[in-house]
Amino acid sequence: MSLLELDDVSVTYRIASGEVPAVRGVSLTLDSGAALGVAGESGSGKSTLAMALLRLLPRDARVGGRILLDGDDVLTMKWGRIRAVRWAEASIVFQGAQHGLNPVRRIGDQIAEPLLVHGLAKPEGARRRVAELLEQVGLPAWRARSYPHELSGGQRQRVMIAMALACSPRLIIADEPTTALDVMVQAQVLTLIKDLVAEHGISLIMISHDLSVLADVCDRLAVMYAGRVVEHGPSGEVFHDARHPYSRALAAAFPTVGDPASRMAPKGLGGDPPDPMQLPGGCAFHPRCPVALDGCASLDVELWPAGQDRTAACVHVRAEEEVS
Ligand SMILES: Nc1ncnc2c1ncn2[C@@H]1O[C@H](COP(=O)(O)OP(=O)(O)OP(=O)(O)O)[C@@H](O)[C@H]1O
Repeated sequence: MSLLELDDVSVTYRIASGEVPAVRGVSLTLDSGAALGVAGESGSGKSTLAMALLRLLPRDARVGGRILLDGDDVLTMKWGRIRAVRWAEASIVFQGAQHGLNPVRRIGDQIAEPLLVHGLAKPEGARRRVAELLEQVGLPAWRARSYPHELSGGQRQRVMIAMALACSPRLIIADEPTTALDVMVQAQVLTLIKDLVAEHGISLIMISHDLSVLADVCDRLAVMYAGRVVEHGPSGEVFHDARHPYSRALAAAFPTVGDPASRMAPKGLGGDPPDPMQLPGGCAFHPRCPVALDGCASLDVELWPAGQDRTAACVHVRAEEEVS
């Protein structure tokens, strides 16, 4: 059985001026020990999806579909069960560690907190576990006494990873874990994540706008556009031989892991992502698509088989697969 199964998940934010359909009908599965990358530009719904997995969305968000963690639907779990799941079964490493760390509490106390809250250790045991976790993420044990501002961005992100590992969860969700870091540090943190999940057999969902980063770390990739998955498949194939024109543009925009040049001037992605409140008719990508046909403005193609274990939502893919 899959560790995680998303079945037709949708998230709509209710705001004063109307409804924002941030995630639209996403279905994905994650096997135990596997790593899934979720790619897409800013606003494509990646973070909303990640937050939905642990019911961390604000109250104005309405979530539909099913999110099965070990067969148990997160969306209908009682609050007590959800709190037990967070940290202990699944934890999130957020974008830019400043969001996740309390500036006025020592690092060690913050890493120990989930252990104490979940009753997994007494204070003395928690101190030992904190030292062990700091070592696992490449920081000296004495850093437990430091405050977040005494650490560099890369060190703070290592602390966030230590916190995420504290209760030995089976799933870690890493939302743009290296985006705020410079290129060298980014590579170190990515290697750390890769090694830790492999060593501990943890399943990983990693979110990034940078397809090259995800292809480096993950077994499979899902590419999101305007709240939908538009391509899904083995990461090497999606990165090097994308079938959806949007995935091709995203791969061309970030050709090499952490390439600073591509970061400053992403190639191949003209125009802006659509406003979710005013999505274009038909395929939402058609106004930016270099190979759009007249019909794409009215025809919204579902994900279509696009080779072994792959799907893509594009009229061209459907036509090619139908003749082959
Ligand atoms: N609390 C909220 N209320 C209303 N709309 C929201 C809220 N949070 C996100 N959105 C909207 O939902 C859409 C998806 O946002 P989301 O943050 O999930 O995208 P993302 O792909 O993670 O982007 P980024 O990489 O910039 O975080 C966007 O249009 C965003 O403006």
